[in-house]
Amino acid sequence: MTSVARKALNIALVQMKVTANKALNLQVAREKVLQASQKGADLVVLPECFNSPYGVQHFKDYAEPVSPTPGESVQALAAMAKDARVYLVGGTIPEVVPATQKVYNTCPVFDRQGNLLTTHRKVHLFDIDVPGKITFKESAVLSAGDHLTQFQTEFGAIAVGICYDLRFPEMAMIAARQGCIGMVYPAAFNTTTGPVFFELLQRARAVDNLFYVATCSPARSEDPKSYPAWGHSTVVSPIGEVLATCGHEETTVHSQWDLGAMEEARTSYPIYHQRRFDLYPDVSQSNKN
Ligand SMILES: NC(=O)CCC(=O)C(=O)O
Repeated sequence: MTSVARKALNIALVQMKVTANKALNLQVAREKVLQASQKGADLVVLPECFNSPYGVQHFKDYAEPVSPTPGESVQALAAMAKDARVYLVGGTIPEVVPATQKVYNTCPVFDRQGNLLTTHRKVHLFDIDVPGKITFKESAVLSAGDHLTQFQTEFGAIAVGICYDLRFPEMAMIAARQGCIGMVYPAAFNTTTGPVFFELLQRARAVDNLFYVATCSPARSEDPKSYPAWGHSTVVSPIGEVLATCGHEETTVHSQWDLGAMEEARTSYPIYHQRRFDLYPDVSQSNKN
């Protein structure tokens, strides 16, 4: 009996240490993307703010354009994707739009030839206040993106969100209903919210939609003044299993998205066809007042 090879996408999450030195961050990212490709990765993901420290006080200082003239990070990412021949979800960079001077937290995505396929600007800005623990207000400096994002590969379409976007199930559900095989989130949860929510949210987005979810965080810095990244870059299967993860150290997580397993899950649990949109056609209209 001949066995048919199942179609699987090899994914690598580069949980790298991020410093205040942009050139060094770009060089480290390049080395790790090339290493991931040598280990067979088709898709490589970098962390949120991989080229600069994560913090409201840093965004403007490190911001650079994506278009019309790409800045040094976008150029470096394009070269990495091309030289490694991988799809590259280029983490995020602070992006300034020259015409408006607005700043965004932006994820550029490249194909295997180094072409910029699309960009996702963080849609839900990270504004939280957990008394005595963490206060963060991205909206003090950043503008929010105004579109949902996906890109095409030979394995299927993949959608992109950024960190806090993970908390909003509608984004992932729309991606799944539009046929995406998974969602990828460059992310930087922290030591307050990470242990409580990070894995839970990923598993929830995966089982809600019976598709793959992957996140990529920076490694935790030893500098006590810097943002305390939770790390734990993770890949979750369509039935919510953690397929691969790590701690807060610098490492690259490798895993596979097995498309046959996704189809099996969707046949076993046919929730797609069981939804009652006649009962909940537009949840935004459901407020009591
Ligand atoms: N960088 C972020 O958006 C952090 C999100 C986060 O930590 C959360 O709890 O949500």
